[in-house]
Amino acid sequence: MESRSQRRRRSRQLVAAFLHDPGSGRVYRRGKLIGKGAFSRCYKLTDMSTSGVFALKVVPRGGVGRLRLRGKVEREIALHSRLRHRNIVAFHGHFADRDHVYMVLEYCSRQSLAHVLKVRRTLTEPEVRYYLRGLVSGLRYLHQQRIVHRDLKPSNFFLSKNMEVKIGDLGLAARVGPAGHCHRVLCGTPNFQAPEVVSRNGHSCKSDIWALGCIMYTVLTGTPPFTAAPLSEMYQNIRDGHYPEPTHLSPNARNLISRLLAPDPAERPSLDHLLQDDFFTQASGPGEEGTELDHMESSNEEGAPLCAESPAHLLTLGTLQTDLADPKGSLALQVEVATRKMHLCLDSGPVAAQGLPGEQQPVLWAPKWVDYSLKYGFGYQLSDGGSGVLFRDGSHMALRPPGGHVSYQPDQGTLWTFTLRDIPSPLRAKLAVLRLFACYMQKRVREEGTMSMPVTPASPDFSLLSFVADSRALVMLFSNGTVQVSLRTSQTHLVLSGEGERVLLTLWEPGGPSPGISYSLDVLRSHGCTPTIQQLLCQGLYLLQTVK
Ligand SMILES: Nc1ncnc2c1ncn2[C@@H]1O[C@H](COP(=O)(O)OP(=O)(O)OP(=O)(O)O)[C@@H](O)[C@H]1O
Repeated sequence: MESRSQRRRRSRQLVAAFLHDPGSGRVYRRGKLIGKGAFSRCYKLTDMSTSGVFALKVVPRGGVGRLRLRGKVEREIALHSRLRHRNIVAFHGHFADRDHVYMVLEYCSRQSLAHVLKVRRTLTEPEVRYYLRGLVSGLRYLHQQRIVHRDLKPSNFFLSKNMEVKIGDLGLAARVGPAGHCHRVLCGTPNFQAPEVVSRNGHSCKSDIWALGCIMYTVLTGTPPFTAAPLSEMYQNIRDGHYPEPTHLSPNARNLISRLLAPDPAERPSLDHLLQDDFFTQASGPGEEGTELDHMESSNEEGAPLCAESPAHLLTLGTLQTDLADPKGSLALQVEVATRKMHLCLDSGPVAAQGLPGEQQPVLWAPKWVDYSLKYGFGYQLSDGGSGVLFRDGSHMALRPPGGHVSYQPDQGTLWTFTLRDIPSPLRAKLAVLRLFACYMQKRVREEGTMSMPVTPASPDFSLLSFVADSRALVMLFSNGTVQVSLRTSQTHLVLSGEGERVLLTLWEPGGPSPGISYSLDVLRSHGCTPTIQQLLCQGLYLLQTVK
């Protein structure tokens, strides 16, 4: 018979590098450890036959309290494995060996909303609308299955690579009984427990809605509505629905929070009515209908991708840096200006019900790029026929049409121009890289028949100031204030040009007109943004936040 210490040792054993699911016959390769929970560890996982990537949640079978834990895991598997919804982390399978129980889950490469909050502290109202729409959609499905989650919190809201929010961790989820309640246990994160839970009257679907109110308050203000110590005082505040009024939020946000945090569960809005609240109808995010990005991954736009997977990667003019450490003040300013511009569009109106009235306009942008940022730099081809490279050492070199002058900027304050013939010899290696990139990109443009409207050529001092990218998307910040968000894996680009009220948003998407369609801020205000536009803006904001 195995002793307790032997069992404990065994339960702490490393998870094997290769795992075999006897039920499905699949063999998986275990990847890096993503994180640890109170009872579990989570790894990246690759299916050896399909190369599909998953998250593997591993729960030890041994150890103290193993019977209770086994019951909990069994319940989690029984509930989670039957669920299928785009806003719920997908459950792909489960198996066990002598030491562990394994759950194969959808891999959410952007981690969770808690990770976003750690960097940002608070989110803006348009972003919150975006996330809440996905959460409401997932939660509505869960409640339709008569399941209450009971542990809704930012760390259980996972983010896929294209920023879709997915409810996960159903370890505390339970089925509701015929009366709409489940067992009268006190569980979940204390700050987010509803009055009826604190009073031991049991969880119902409305208790999850209370938690949504706590989450909305937390992500908008940076602190939960109920935090007081001692716990008894906090529980009293919860029962009374007594929390500090977030006066700096918009009246619509405050009003929705107070509806969600109604002490009487019957007074809280149902999920069906929630999205009709003024907070959502005044200006809203892409929500459940934002499917476009999911279906665009097959048409590869990338020239020669060498950029590493997440975390985000940064090159910026005039600073010798290739990572996120110590971004300089000018970068912070560029990021702030770009962020403001993106928010101006994102918060411009309700979600567009139909196509927007746009027009084709000449826009200076980068239809092609070559990402060799880990080796040489980042090259781009402009719609005026020019091209440039932002080098790893923070310098920038551009070839200007039609005469082929070369502009060189060792930093942001200095500009040298040369003809091709009299380029100084120390710069010849950089020129060779630039010409190589330019040739490659022009060939691709010709092959693909990419069209651009004739546009006024860029000025000699025009440059790419910064480029921020991860495995999914990239943001380019140009010296004339233009911001471009492009997806790596499809021909989808969004460009914001112009300033203030004259901001022009231009969108290129697969199947759309090849010169792109431009929309003024007035059009966005009167018709709203399409889900694709909103999703690209959120993706761009997400990347920019990583360099703040
Ligand atoms: N499907 C997933 N995709 C990507 N990362 C995940 C996924 N599921 C969990 N993680 C990450 O793995 C880590 C551990 O998650 P896990 O669910 O095991 O515990 P937890 O939720 O953090 O803690 P606890 O179980 O105590 O509530 C977390 O950092 C989480 O963000």
